[in-house]
Amino acid sequence: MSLTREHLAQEIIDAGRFLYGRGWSPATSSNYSTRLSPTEALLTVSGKHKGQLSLDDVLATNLSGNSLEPGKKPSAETLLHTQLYRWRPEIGAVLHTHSVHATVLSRLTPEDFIEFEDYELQKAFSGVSTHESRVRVPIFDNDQDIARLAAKVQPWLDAHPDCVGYLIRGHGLYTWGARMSDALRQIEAFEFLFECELKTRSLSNHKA
Ligand SMILES: CSC[C@@H](O)[C@@H](O)C(=O)COP(=O)(O)O
Ligand SMILES: [Zn+2]
Repeated sequence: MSLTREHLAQEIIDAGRFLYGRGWSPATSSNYSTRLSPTEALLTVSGKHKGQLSLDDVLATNLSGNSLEPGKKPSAETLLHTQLYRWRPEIGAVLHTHSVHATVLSRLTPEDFIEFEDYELQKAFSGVSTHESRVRVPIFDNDQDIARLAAKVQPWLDAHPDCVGYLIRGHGLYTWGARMSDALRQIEAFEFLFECELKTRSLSNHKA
């Protein structure tokens, strides 16, 4: 049975309260979405405080990123959501956050990816069943031209069908899942791993 628009909107509102509460979606940053139908997404409107969303603060778009609700302003980053729904039909929710750890780690990393290895928590990512695995997270340079950024993300996605998320440098994280609960679990796992990575680097620098 497919979930109603109101139920899906409430999932977005609840996600915003949780993510704002954890400090991962400060001020009006971040955007969230769920799949509304095989050809439509339900996304946060632009510029709202994500800890204070109401049922009216979401709008439907098609998977080309066009608003289906003229009076509302779609998220500036709509295309980064809809490309994921087009990419994989099993994706049901996409979350974008702006945490301190994601921002700092992406700025400190000169390479265009970070890789997690030997962390038990990697198993929180869909498709990962052992710490003896490598989770590679690409880092794309930030760009205010979201269509251009989406065009850089797409070849990575196509070449890495098991990708679980990506960073935008100095900006934030995108991750996704079959359901909102899966996307939220992945955000938590990423945040844990980002913090571990930053602490490890900081302690290694002190030792050197
Ligand atoms: C508060 S600046 C953050 C924005 O520029 C953007 O990156 C963001 O995440 C939120 O944009 P929005 O248009 O509200 O979806
Ligand atoms: Zn953003």
